[in-house]
Amino acid sequence: MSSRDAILIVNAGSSSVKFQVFGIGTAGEPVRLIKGQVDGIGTRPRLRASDSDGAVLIDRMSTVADIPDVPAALHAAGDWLRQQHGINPVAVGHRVVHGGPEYDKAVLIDADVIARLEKYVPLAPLHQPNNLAPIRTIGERFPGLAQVACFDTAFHRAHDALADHFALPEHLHDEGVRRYGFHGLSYEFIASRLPAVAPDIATGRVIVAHLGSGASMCALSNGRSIESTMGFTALDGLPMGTRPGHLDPGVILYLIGQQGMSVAGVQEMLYHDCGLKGLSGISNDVRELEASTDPRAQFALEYFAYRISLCAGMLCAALGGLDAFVFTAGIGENSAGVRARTVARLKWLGVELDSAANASHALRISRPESRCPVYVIPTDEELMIARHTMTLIADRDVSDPALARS
Ligand SMILES: Nc1ncnc2c1ncn2[C@@H]1O[C@H](COP(=O)(O)OP(=O)(O)O)[C@@H](O)[C@H]1O
Ligand SMILES: CC(=O)OP(=O)(O)O
Ligand SMILES: [Mg+2]
Repeated sequence: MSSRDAILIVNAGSSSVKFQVFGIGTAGEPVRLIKGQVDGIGTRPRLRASDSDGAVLIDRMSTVADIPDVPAALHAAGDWLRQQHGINPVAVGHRVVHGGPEYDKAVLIDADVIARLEKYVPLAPLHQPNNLAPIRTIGERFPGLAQVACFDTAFHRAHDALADHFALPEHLHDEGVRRYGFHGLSYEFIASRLPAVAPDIATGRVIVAHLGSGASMCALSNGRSIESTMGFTALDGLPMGTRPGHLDPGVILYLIGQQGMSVAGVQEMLYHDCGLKGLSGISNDVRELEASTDPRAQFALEYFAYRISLCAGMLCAALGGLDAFVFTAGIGENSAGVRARTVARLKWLGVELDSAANASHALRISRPESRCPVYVIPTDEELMIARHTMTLIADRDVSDPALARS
């Protein structure tokens, strides 16, 4: 493959770096070539990648000394892509979780953008530092290479003032203390899929439940986000693997004021020890909870479904009704059990689950006579990042005659 037209997509998480290489198709659309990840960073680093047919290209364990952190993981993946596949990308697109009030779309990265994104590290401590580290590493190693930041918050930036306010003194809103919403790249991708997979409801009122390591729900009206369960940070809304979701702020005051916990200690607990892990005392992984006969595991799963159903009621109110419900992301796409528990609590919406369709992870898992259809649609945040990156690169090439000639 010519490296002239390859772009690299990086989605750096807390203990893994997911990467994908896309070529450019005949109609200018991204075409996936390689999909890989380095996981177990800090514990048992493992580089894996496959081609577009799923054939394994590499599966290599490393030592923590060789791959101690996220930048080192990216080095390893980049060296492998260059040496084994001759890939020198023309641009790199990154998932960046927090874009604050200023970014309502993807942006070409320069030193000023990095400095601005640094400000949001405290608002996304689990994600933002790992999103920015590869941007800096690549910038230092390949100073001329175009890099694009694609934000989880951008798709929600057009929310009405009613949706993006907390009932706090207004000066805090002016300073950026707002309900942003996250997982926007995933919701934007789902919105882009609806006309193809469910044309009847694509322009309607749709709730999308992105249930992964982080979990949130989004109200889509005519393909646009009007409300999200997440707020200022990715702690709000649904309970998650290790985060609590919706929480009375009085609990934080109690932990600091009465229990003597430090702010850092509370932050550590809220991001790492709560949610399904905290409730069950067993695991944050739905697969382990589903395999367990411990009543605490079953309670955690039922609690998860209960909170999803409560948030569905809230988003229904925001939409003024409901035309469809969509499950997506790791749990939403793979756990028939979580979907069944959730849909059972949405009966009041006129949802009738088709158990066989649900068990086989079919596209439509509600019965034909169900008043409100329910779908399972796989998300693809990386493809969404590739689309934004290609658009920005094409715009840059057009507006820069020197680049257009090169
Ligand atoms: N087959 C499965 N059954 C149930 N849950 C699953 C399955 N596969 C993945 N999951 C859940 O999906 C979660 C990860 O979702 P994912 O969207 O990949 O998260 P992220 O990309 O944010 O790390 C895991 O924590 C696990 O609980
Ligand atoms: C924003 C967020 O929670 O992301 P993730 O689900 O990848 O943790
Ligand atoms: Mg995710």
